[in-house]
Amino acid sequence: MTEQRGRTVTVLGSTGSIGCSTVDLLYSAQDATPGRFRVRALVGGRNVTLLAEQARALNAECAVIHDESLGAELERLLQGTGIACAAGREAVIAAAAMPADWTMAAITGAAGLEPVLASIRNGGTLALANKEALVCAGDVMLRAVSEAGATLLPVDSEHNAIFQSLAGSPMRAVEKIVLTASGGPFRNATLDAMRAATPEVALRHPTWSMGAKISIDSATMANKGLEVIEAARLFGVTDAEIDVLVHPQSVVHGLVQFRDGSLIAQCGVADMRVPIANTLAWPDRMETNAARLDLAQVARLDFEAPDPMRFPALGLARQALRAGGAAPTVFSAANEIAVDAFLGRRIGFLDIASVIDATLESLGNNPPIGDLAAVLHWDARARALACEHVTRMSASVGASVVGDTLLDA
Ligand SMILES: NC(=O)C1=CN([C@@H]2O[C@H](COP(=O)(O)OP(=O)(O)OC[C@H]3O[C@@H](n4cnc5c(N)ncnc54)[C@H](OP(=O)(O)O)[C@@H]3O)[C@@H](O)[C@H]2O)C=CC1
Ligand SMILES: CC(=O)[C@@H](O)[C@H](O)COP(=O)(O)O
Ligand SMILES: [Mn+2]
Repeated sequence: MTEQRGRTVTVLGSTGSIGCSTVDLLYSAQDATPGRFRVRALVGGRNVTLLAEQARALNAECAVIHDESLGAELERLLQGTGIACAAGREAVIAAAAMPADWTMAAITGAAGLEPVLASIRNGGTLALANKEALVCAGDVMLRAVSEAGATLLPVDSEHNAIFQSLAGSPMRAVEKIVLTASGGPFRNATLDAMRAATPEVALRHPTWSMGAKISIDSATMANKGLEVIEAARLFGVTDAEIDVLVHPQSVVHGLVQFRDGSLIAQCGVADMRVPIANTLAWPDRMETNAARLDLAQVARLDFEAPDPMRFPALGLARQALRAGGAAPTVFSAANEIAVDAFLGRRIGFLDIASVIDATLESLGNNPPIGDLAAVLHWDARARALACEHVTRMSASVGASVVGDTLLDA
């Protein structure tokens, strides 16, 4: 415990769902063990009021807002506090580059990649929620971790569960790992209901409260696809060694099947403060206010195989993982464009997977990805291609498919 006193921490994406859970843990630690953590930088996207409030409450050294037009407002809100303020993309990367013992990476999408790489170069601990960064940059990011001697800890609930279940066992003892999936809001929906689904319905996750992008990813199961690729990269396993099991109660978060026949699982309530706390205190443990799991109340746990017909995004991610090269980068970038188009009612729900599929198809020869420049190039190329597919699909389906009627799936 003593070596963790005064650990410096930075939160990238502090105003989001994961960011707020992280800040909540820091508030609790501030009350229980003052001085255990010192906040170096807090980074937000647009929510300048919340960012300023967090920075004041945690007495952060600096607060950075991505949206440059909000820089003056941030200065005004933090006037007289002594907290340094900055705004814009370069300032976000500079904040991530400030040395910190522990950094939470919780910016959504590939936008988080360069801040993540800047943080890794400091050689501290990176708690990774931003799975898209690892999916799109793969080996480039892992090489940066090893060159900097940084520590990469998984925050994503399934991967953190597997990390906890491994408990330091060697990977040669592992037969396979199992990611659980809630099945999302359309677990029992018909294809017709899914075709007509509005953003409002798709955003209604049955068990977790999360940001918009990951909530739609859960509904299409592209989230589980991203997580299969994330798991392959984090644990050095192949597609064939990763199972996905639909588990609607979201009580068992991940499992490891060992070669001796033992199946070890990590369980808990659906509260991201638990895996975040695991990475914040690691290798120690810390208190959280999360509810305790009452198994008698849960009473039963169900498991079933995912349906590849209604959730093709999972299969597309597996194909991209097997293909390697730029395919995972393209999968993730196309998905970001498609989710954005669905939330903007330009395409229907089922078109999300179609946009990913068409973008992967139009990639042609699958080029290798050797450095950050190649990642950024193929990310941009995939976005441009995906936008063309969105335009084509929105012209052919018309607005009626994504109308305003709320359907109960
Ligand atoms: N939510 C969850 O339970 C889980 C999330 N994850 C992953 O964690 C990541 C974050 O998810 P979640 O917290 O739900 O998402 P949110 O949308 O709730 O939060 C995203 C955060 O990133 C900030 N942000 C957005 N764009 C930028 C940018 N360009 N530069 C700097 N900051 C930016 C937002 O700022 P602002 O709001 O101020 O605009 C916000 O603080 C995702 O990669 C997701 O897949 C993984 C497992 C579980
Ligand atoms: C909390 C978390 O880790 C999310 O990734 C969650 O797993 C999403 O739910 P799904 O299982 O429905 O994708
Ligand atoms: Mn997850």
